[in-house]
Amino acid sequence: MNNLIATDESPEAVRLMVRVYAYLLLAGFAFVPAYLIGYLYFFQDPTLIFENHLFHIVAITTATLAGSFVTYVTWRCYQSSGDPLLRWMTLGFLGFVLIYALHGAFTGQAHHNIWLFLLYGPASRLVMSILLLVGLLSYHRPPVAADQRMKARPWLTWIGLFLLVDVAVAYVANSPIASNLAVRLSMEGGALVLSTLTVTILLLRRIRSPLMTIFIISVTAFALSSLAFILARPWNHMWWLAHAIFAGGFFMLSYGVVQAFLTTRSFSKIYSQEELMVRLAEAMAYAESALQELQRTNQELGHLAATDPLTGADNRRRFMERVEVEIGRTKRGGAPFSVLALDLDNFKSINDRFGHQVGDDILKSFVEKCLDSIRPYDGVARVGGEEFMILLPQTSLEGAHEIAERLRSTVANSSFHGQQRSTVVTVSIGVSQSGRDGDTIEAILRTADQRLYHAKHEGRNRVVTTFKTSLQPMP
Ligand SMILES: Nc1nc2c(ncn2[C@@H]2O[C@H](COP(=O)(O)OP(=O)(O)OP(=O)(O)O)[C@@H](O)[C@H]2O)c(=O)[nH]1
Repeated sequence: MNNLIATDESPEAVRLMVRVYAYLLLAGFAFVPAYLIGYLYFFQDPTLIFENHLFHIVAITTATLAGSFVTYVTWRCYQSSGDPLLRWMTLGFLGFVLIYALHGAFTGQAHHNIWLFLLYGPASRLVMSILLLVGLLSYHRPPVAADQRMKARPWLTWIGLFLLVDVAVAYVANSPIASNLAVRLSMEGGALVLSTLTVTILLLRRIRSPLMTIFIISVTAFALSSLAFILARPWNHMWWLAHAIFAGGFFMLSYGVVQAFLTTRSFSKIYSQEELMVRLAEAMAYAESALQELQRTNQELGHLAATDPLTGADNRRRFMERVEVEIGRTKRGGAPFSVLALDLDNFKSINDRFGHQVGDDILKSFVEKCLDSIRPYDGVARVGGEEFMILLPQTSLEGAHEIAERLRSTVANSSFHGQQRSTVVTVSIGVSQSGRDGDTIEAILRTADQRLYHAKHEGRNRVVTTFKTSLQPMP
């Protein structure tokens, strides 16, 4: 099981270096747009432009459609998990789509009313950066209650607010302050500052889950796209690059949303691989201990199912199974085995004289004496009220007779104590041997029973083997 979970045997220094390298890779990846911005800023003529309205409209329409779809998927995730971050992300995407769409719609106004064309871009990015920041601040808060998630009113209110922003932007674009650089810069700069703040908080809070790593990289892209927009002029390469950087961040974040949708539907409850490995190791350790417990319980149940509850001796079923095993062994050329059939004498009168409880105690003591007289791999079974059987593997009839005689004598010479009174107990025993007395379980047990009956008939307290009796005086 340990092979599945790699226990870390690498030195701490190596682990540290690998971690640092992983962080450098992520940072290097997150800052790819920065290299491109730097390249264009230092090596490209900023007056070079690519003004293609159709291309712009197609690009913004694609972004709007993709954004609408991502908004819907994010909303579904939120409805399912109630993760507060997803609520704010849904609103962020929704606000972005409802405002940014007009940036595409007014492409044709680029030469008539440049601000109506331009201002929807920074406004959409500002709104989205505000909502993502608020979302981050709600990270790891408890899920929103199911009935709250379903309410349509808050969503409609937000849609109304976004449409108000659309109207406000149109108003500003048509007002004299529209051409003031501060208007555009305050929105784009605001988006840059808020996105940078979001990334800083994420890093300071050391949030490391896989989806939040995607979140960090995406918001870094949003911040860098705002920077590129600030450095750009409409239609120049920096301006197009700014669009592309934003689109890259957006698509990456939507990839995170898709991953959430396909797994836990939550951004917060996606674990890093390290966390997953720890959780998996814990779950496997738990499963292993549960399995051991189950095996123990099964063994106990198996033992109980094969045991007589009063005396602890095997029961008849278990005894038969063991005799079958011995028959198999003798058939494969093993030494013969013998069987003793035992019955306590006049047990009814013991019960009558001393009571049933004393009778029970005597039965238990009798089994203990049997166990003391036989080898560990021999077996004692209770097959009736005061009837027992003993299996003696690899034992001839003569050897079995000796053991039976020893046991009979031990029992007859012992005092059985019950309720402070002692009594003498005797036992009659019939002996049979596999091969000599038959090859089947029925034949061998029947012969032992017949000899036991014979022992009773002959006067009890005796061992009968091959119908020769070893007579003992009655006590
Ligand atoms: N105390 C007690 N007595 C039991 C138990 N099972 C059976 N007995 C009793 O064992 C007695 C068996 O009586 P019988 O079959 O007449 O045989 P016996 O009195 O031993 O006489 P012989 O076998 O002919 O020597 C009955 O009185 C049963 O009630 C038990 O679990 N506990």
